[in-house]
Amino acid sequence: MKIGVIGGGAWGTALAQVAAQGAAPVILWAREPEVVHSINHHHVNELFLSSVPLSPTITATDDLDALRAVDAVLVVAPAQHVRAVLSATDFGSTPLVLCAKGIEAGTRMLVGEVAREAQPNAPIAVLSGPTFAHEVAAGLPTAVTLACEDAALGVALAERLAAPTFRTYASDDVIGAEIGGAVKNVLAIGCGVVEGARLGQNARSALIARGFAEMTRFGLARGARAETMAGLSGLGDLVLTCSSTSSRNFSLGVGLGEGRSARELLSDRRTVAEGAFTAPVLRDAAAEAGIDMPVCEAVCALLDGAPVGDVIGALLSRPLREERG
Ligand SMILES: NC(=O)C1=CN([C@@H]2O[C@H](COP(=O)(O)OP(=O)(O)OC[C@H]3O[C@@H](n4cnc5c(N)ncnc54)[C@H](O)[C@@H]3O)[C@@H](O)[C@H]2O)C=CC1
Ligand SMILES: O=C(CO)COP(=O)(O)O
Repeated sequence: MKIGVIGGGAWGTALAQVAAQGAAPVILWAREPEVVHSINHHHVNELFLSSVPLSPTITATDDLDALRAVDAVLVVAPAQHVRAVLSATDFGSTPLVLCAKGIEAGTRMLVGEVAREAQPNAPIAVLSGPTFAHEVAAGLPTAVTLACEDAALGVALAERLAAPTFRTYASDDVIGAEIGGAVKNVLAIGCGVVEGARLGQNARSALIARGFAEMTRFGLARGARAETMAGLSGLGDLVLTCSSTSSRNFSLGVGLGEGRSARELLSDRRTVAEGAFTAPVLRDAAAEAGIDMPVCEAVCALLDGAPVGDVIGALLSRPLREERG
């Protein structure tokens, strides 16, 4: 199975490296000419993942049509750009493995829904889990969920993308895998705020647990399974991203917690913090569906510039309730 990758950011590059194990040829589309040049001439992605030498069997291109000849395409553009890249060419019935974590602004669609609209004939799978790109590219042990409604295709993709240090767990819960990845980015911003404002480890754990309850409520309302929310692509990724400044979302939250503005923190950055885009979309989708998501609402308020003390005070002064659900 020849693999193509859309997106030459850190995660697209790391996944290309995984797919190139055993000297398999991989073709990667990158938007930036300097990324294409750097991969083809120096076997490294200087701009987004300079820490790891890449397999010489990875070829970069600026021509999306070059990916029409592969057997499966990993879609690793940021969530807000997936529609544009998938609308630029016709992938026919080539399976698309969606690796971005977010919800599209405006439409409130998950990436899978966007992909089905842009490429109606392509079977869809989702790859998600606790996966810092630099660790995966360095060959450190990692496990992911590979969700696909077509069980046979899911197993084939899971086997093709598995590597000695990259374990893939097949699932048929596409929506659950997507929701975990999208929601955890928002919660990671909140945990970063706790860190930046020095609110302590107890507060961070409370936020992870209550945030997980929100993620699960939202997921179940959209048809996800509880076991998926508690698995690699849900709780697993939530714990990772809420614990480390290797996370761009957590780091954004640290800056907010230190009193800097989202505008300042997000200006001029080349790398993506998906949670900043997903947070208001998630808040609105939850409100429309009558799903209580106070932590996500708090993150939105912080991104909008509300003082940390006020937002935390409002969260803590909510009426006491049972923990259940
Ligand atoms: N970096 C990581 O450790 C992981 C990232 N992801 C997800 O992968 C997705 C991509 O993130 P990264 O590879 O980390 O990106 P990155 O932050 O390393 O690089 C930014 C990416 O955005 C692309 N981009 C910027 N403007 C664009 C536009 N107008 N159209 C198309 N692409 C554009 C750039 O070409 C580049 O590929 C995100 O949804 C992220 O949540 C998932 C798992 C791990
Ligand atoms: O999704 C990720 C790890 O699983 C990467 O998290 P950040 O986008 O916050 O860096």
